[in-house]
Amino acid sequence: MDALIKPIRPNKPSDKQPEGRPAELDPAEFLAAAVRADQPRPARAEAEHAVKTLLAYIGENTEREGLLDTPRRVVEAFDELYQGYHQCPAEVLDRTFGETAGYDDFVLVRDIEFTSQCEHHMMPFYGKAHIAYTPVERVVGLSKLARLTDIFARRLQTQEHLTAQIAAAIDEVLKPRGVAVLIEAEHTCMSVRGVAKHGASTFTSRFTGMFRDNPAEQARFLSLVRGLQR
Ligand SMILES: Nc1nc2c(ncn2[C@@H]2O[C@H](COP(=O)(O)OP(=O)(O)OP(=O)(O)O)[C@@H](O)[C@H]2O)c(=O)[nH]1
Ligand SMILES: [Zn+2]
Repeated sequence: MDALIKPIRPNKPSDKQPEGRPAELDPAEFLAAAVRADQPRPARAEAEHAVKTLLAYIGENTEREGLLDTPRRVVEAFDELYQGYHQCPAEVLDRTFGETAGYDDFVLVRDIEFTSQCEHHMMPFYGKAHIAYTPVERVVGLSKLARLTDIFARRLQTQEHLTAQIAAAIDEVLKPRGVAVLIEAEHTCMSVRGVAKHGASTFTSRFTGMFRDNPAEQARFLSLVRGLQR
């Protein structure tokens, strides 16, 4: 698959939506690792220097003992928080199982916790993803839906884009009869700064195939997510 080896931009603004339908995501945008191992990037020392500049910007003494290792720690934290750029969503969904005894209903994994970083402020947003898909013959390991969520969450995101990318990757790789993704999250850029509204939740959803075409399936998904919750 060509898309797996091409370097790609992590996110690009979607095209205008024709007639209210969601613009299709480019598979190259969500199936591959976003950064290739051989892609030129600034050296670690440059990244650490940038952190030192920010410390000086807020008025800190960058030479005081407590801050000496901070640039290194921050860059290491970035490596962890943004590891999704180096991971390949298509690979995670690659392993499927065919012995399903003719199972033909949807499979729902609910309450997948995640933390992502908002692309506007680089501050965390966190919450739960609920993912359902209706398999055709083969099913994917349940943990892989959580792994897929983490790959996209560990990149700079908007919640809408995260939701759409998860659905699009499952659609493209597993080719199921439909996918439903619902994400609920709290954005710290809205709670600890700016408008400062603690506890506000944002919900986003994406339905494809039978979930998009059949309101009864959407309703059943939503009632399983909501009805049996907590
Ligand atoms: N649609 C969407 N907006 C987001 C997301 N994360 C953060 N935002 C919003 O991005 C917007 C950026 O707005 P700007 O006016 O450019 O930036 P700002 O001056 O920092 O905005 P305030 O947060 O209102 O102070 C804010 O309204 C955020 O709440 C997200 O996942 N999806
Ligand atoms: Zn933000």
